[in-house]
Amino acid sequence: MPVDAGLLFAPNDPPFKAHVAAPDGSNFTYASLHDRVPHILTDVINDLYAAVQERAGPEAAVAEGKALTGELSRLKHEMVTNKPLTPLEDDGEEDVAAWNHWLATYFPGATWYQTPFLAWETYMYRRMAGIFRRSQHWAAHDFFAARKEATFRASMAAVAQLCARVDALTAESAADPAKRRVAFAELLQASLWGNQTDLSMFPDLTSEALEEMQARMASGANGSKVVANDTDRIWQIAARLRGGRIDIVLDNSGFELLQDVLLAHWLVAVGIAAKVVFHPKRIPWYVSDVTNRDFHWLVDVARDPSLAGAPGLAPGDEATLRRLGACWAGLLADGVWELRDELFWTGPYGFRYLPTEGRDAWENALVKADIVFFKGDLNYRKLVYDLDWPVATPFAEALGPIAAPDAPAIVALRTAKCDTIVGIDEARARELSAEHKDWACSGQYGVIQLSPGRWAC
Ligand SMILES: O=P(O)(O)OC[C@H]1O[C@](O)(CO)[C@@H](O)[C@@H]1O
Repeated sequence: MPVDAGLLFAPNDPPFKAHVAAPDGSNFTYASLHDRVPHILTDVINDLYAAVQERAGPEAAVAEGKALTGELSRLKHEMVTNKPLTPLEDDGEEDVAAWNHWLATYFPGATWYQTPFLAWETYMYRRMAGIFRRSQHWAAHDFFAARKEATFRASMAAVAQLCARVDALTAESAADPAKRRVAFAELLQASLWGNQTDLSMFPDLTSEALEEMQARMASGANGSKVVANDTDRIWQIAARLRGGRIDIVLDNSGFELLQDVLLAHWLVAVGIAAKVVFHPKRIPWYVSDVTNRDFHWLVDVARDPSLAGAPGLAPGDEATLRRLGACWAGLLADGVWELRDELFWTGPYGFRYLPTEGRDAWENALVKADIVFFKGDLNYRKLVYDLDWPVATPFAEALGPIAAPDAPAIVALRTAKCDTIVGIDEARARELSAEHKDWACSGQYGVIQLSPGRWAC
């Protein structure tokens, strides 16, 4: 697909302002850099310290774990004392050169507080991963795994109920095609609101909060919080598919992943999709993002809930969960579901650079899809390059080259946790600001937005 050069721009020279920490401390970027993200790093250091204490030999592993806490502390020090971003050290991953090229070309010598939010935050997670990957004994350690699994374990009762609900919905939709549109809308909303369960923004998510969220979803109370909603247009595309291909660029593991898996389950069961490709992250990312391991863990736990060490479930719900888990394992084994964790997703570039910097993800995967779902806040920020767009900018316009007329349909399902947002009518945006000053950062509002690509007419 030829890329219209006019739609690309140098990463350090965007057409609208990028979010940089305000010197007077007044914006969310500053709060993230000053408080929220250092706090995340502190949690990782403490968790690693605890893991080192628990680790029974070899001694070299214990000593190395202690050294890693030192490296992580140095990273935190660089951040809080506003040092320049330094090149990544070689950790054997293929993306190190791309990261360092990007840093040297676009942000040479820039300090943390001078660098755009999207840039320093992704860089921080990549640096953290490198610290572990370069070690001998901790290279495969997912420093967020314990938090991800504990949150899911605590919500097993809600998980089983949700599975039973979608199982019933699937049976109805299979028996009566007229019910599919409503079911699709419900599943999109569930996948959207699942995005509230993000541990980088809400580190102390309780099972009560999850159950409350689920109740709000079930009662339809969240409908008015979807401030841009292209569900009908998306359905018009999905309804035309018979055995199509759907890709899902994943976000958070646990409860959100479950909603995405249930959406994929339904799409296959009713024959809309013959193939679903999931795109998780290759390294631990933004605390709760899905890795390959998290995906398989969820399927394994569905097949055998005792693996999660969860409290007892209602027998009927547990049976449904086991049956669905076995079905998902079969779909993976048969290649109907596939996982592709391309490195581009944890690289420095926004998604408008997919055709030029992320060919493996774009040419070898996404362009083959009929519809690509992008989940969550960070993916949205990367879709629109986290710029201060006029709020009414059409979604497709903000996407740039990946909204081309021969591109797949692109759908964003995102609860807004950060200022950047497009595709909102100006009058509506004013109303929202009056209703809730920080509406765009609160995680309480969502968007379901479409760029139709080759389905435009
Ligand atoms: O899991 P999500 O939806 O991508 O949210 C994570 C995002 O939200 C934030 O926590 C706040 O914007 C960012 O750190 C990150 O972009």
